[in-house]
Amino acid sequence: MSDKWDLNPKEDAPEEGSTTPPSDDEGTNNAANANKGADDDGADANVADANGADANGADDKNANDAGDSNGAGEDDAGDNGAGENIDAREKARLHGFVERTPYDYSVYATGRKDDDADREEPAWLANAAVYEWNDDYGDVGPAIPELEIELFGSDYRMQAGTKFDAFKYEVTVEAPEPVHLIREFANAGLHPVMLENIKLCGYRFPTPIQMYCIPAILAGTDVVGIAQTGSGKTGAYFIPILSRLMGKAKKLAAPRPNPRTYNPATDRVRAEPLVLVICPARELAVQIFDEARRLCYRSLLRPAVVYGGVPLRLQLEELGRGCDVLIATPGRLKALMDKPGVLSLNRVKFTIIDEADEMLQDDWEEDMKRILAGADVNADDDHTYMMFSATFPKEARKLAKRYMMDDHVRIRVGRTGSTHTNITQKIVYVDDSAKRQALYDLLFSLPPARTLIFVNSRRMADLLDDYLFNLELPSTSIHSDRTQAEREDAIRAFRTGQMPIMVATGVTARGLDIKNVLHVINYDLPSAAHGGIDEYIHRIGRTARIGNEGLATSFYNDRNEDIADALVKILVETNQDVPDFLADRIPEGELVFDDDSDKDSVSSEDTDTKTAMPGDTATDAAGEIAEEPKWTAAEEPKWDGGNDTPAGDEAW
Ligand SMILES: Nc1ncnc2c1ncn2[C@@H]1O[C@H](COP(=O)(O)OP(=O)(O)OP(=O)(O)O)[C@@H](O)[C@H]1O
Repeated sequence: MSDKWDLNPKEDAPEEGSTTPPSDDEGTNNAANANKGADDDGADANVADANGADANGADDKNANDAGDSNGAGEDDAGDNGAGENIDAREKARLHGFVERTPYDYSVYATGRKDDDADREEPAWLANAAVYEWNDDYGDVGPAIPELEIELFGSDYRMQAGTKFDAFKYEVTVEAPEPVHLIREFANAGLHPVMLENIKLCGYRFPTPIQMYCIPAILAGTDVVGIAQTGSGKTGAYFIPILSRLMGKAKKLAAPRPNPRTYNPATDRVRAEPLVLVICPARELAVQIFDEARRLCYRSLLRPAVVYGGVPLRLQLEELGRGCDVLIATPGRLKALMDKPGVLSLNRVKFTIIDEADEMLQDDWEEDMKRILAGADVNADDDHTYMMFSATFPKEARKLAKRYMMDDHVRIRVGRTGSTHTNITQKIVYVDDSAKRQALYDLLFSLPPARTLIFVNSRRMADLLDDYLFNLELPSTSIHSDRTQAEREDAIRAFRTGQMPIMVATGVTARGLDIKNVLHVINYDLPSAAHGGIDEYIHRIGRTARIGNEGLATSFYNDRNEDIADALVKILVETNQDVPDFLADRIPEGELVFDDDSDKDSVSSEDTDTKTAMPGDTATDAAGEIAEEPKWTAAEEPKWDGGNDTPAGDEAW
């Protein structure tokens, strides 16, 4: 037990095991789906989406939160009542947690807010404003100050930190021709509008994966990009692709109605995107869409996003205006492909599969076959395929080859499936029966901060959220049983700091990029059935992104033995403390990882492997000497009481 609670507790933090959540004997609050509010007016926790949204369909990543049984030892929530818990409340506020905010059930029940009679739909994230093309402008449109503030000025946008040494990994490039890395955006041959947008984004230097992907993609090859979580993979493909298209949009894009005179009754078109990005989760799709909205600013390229849970009607309307860059989850994409006259993939020049190892799993096979090789899909040589992820197990790499050209370029920053040292990883032994108490203690042993808690089942997410909420902590939760409106509300509340604690299943393990997530807690470690060590890597990667630092605490017990060896190797590789109870698993000699070698998937006899270390001033693979990138952070990560919401700012 000596390894428990060495998390630098605050001076007034409770002794080990001594903190008892203030009790409340007013009974239980076991609403099935734990959507809770201050009022007890009988709001149904599991309200069907009143806006005609289709059911939470199979277009989202369900794999890791499908299992509803967490087996023996799962706690039953509900012993902390729904009524006001004065002691707990005082304790939470004294500790610095923000006041919890009740949900507005009227939105779920009617789709209307009481104070907003005109609003008929929830504000779907998919409906966010995009820069609208207008033929009068030529290739580059004028700035739109309000949109510019919305896209680039939000206080909730991630800011790069200063700890970029953590990304100084050896980069392995396997390519038939040398890839000449770029060390500055300005020298990368990018379109002037793209350079402006990169500046507006605040990206000062390319990250290692961007240094190699930008030139490779500009050269027109298929690319597999593998790099650690939070290292800018989205930009690594969007920056070169959109830049390439910016000068050619007029020639390549399908005719599109003028937004100024658009009449849906007469002007609707079939959407014929040039770029298609497929990803496994709805919230991730929205996030990629946001990056596209920023990088397409002032260009002719119009981005759109489609995903399940949003009324189909709205997405048909959106596609009817035309789109050049389409981001989609597979289920909804397939549904739209099946509708006549709505969407055609015959113009697609770039298909990107984000979180590719996840998308190549059996669960997605049928959808992916249809999307990647359907009759309507552009099968010409000018169609480039790309795959990106932080993890890429061998089996997935073999499958990936099916879709890639033989001479594709493979770019790997560090070891496939590795993580970086900006994440401090703590493993704490906690029996299942003690987990809730341990969680409560843990939350109070550190300054309050944006905290993401992962569990392995939807039921556990509900129970735990209920438990925390009833202890007056500002928590919310997200999983695949929730309506999309609820999911989007949870993300908004978490992102803005309204609810700085979020309980989640694997549905948000991948890709989610939320500012100031300083602590990730694996309440349940992901066993093999829940994605295993790769899932662990993605989950902890929700903190310490893009040069920031963060903490990941995992509750371990004997039920997690199936990932113990892999976990210990990750800890050793990233110079983390290995707790006593796992010490006998530390391998002797050199660390050997199953996924280390790409030799099995090198696709061409001629493939040449080059390595270089971005950030060094040494001669790189192309023989150029470059300055070490100098990163400056707009701000340091901060322990902020869990809430950095600027007063009165309701952006996002
Ligand atoms: N060159 C850059 N400089 C500063 N910030 C950047 C740069 N490139 C990307 N970012 C920002 O870094 C954050 C992480 O990027 P992104 O989400 O693309 O990471 P990722 O590698 O795809 O992570 P994951 O594997 O978790 O999906 C985003 O907020 C993005 O806007």
